[in-house]
Amino acid sequence: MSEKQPVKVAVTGAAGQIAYSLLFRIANGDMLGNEQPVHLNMLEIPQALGALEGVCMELEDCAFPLLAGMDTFDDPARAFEGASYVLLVGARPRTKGMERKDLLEANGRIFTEQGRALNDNAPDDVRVLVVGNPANTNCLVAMENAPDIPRERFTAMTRLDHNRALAQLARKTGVPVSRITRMTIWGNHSTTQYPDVFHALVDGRPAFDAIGRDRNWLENEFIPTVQKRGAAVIEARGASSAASAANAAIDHVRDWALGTANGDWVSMAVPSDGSYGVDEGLVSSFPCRCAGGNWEIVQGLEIDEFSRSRIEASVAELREERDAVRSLGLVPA
Ligand SMILES: NC(=O)C1=CN([C@@H]2O[C@H](COP(=O)(O)OP(=O)(O)OC[C@H]3O[C@@H](n4cnc5c(N)ncnc54)[C@H](O)[C@@H]3O)[C@@H](O)[C@H]2O)C=CC1
Ligand SMILES: O=C([O-])CC(=O)C(=O)O
Repeated sequence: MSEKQPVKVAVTGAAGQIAYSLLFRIANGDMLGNEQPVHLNMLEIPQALGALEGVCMELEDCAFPLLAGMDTFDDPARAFEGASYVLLVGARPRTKGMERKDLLEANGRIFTEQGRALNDNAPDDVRVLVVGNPANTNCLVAMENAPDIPRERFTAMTRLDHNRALAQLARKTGVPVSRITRMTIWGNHSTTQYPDVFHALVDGRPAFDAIGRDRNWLENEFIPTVQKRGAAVIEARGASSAASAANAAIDHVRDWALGTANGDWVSMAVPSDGSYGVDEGLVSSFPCRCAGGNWEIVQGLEIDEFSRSRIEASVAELREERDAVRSLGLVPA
């Protein structure tokens, strides 16, 4: 066992399918490093606490050296006490034929309550990742209901889209994902998202050259494949992505906590400061670099007409979602 003090990590939706992969990865040290003990605070609705007991038994049976302790809760206020990292996963997933924003009302209410609970109970060093859909706007709801927590502590997950884009580009170019850098997802975690290869590098050279400047592939295969990958998995599996979503959550928090390497960047949905013309306060995906536990939007990228219109379309959807949660009374007007 390491000498370090355990860090508390709260995970909501702890008996759900994403958590069934996520909790084990966290306990294994994949998220905060293999010298950092963790204590898991797991939140569920009362009806799922029985199933959660089973998950706890399995966590125990793994005998993870870094798992210093675990507790289960059905009260967010108690679950968030002392938690340095809070992963808000618990929410209804969409099923076949739905768009993620169809979940806005049902899931948005969860994030009002959890935002308030974070505001009143989370420690000063809390960092929040929202995974539950629609992730960007749920994050906005939580953030707006937690006025005492600095806004930059709220992020939402577009890392799965980022990883999907890396995988598609690797498949097209025949170059391993490890040699592809500077991928960017802009906007919403939805079908309007814009996976942007124009700044990406494949083996150090521009990705657009590496794909043979094949605009047809880019516009008619790559972009739609990444945008619709979530639906494709639901169609094939009968349930939404779980292990890959958990993996992306691990990647997101690991890079935020421990830093991005070698000048590379990652995609994170973060509250906009107006960069790249994205309305201030919307939680939108940007290229981000992380160091010292903080993220920063990569500045100065050239955005051509094509990219600009794609980003604008996704931001327009985020605006609509923000207006919808405002009119539902989930965030202050
Ligand atoms: N941002 C992203 O890239 C992705 C997001 N997702 C989203 O993540 C969410 C969770 O997905 P799954 O784990 O597959 O769903 P799931 O239905 O298997 O699990 C969700 C769990 O959340 C619990 N839950 C519901 N309300 C809660 C509350 N108020 N507090 C605590 N727990 C609560 C449920 O009891 C359930 O056990 C869904 O909204 C899904 O759409 C899924 C994949 C990727
Ligand atoms: O598509 C869904 O509903 C689940 C999800 O967010 C994803 O897989 O990207």
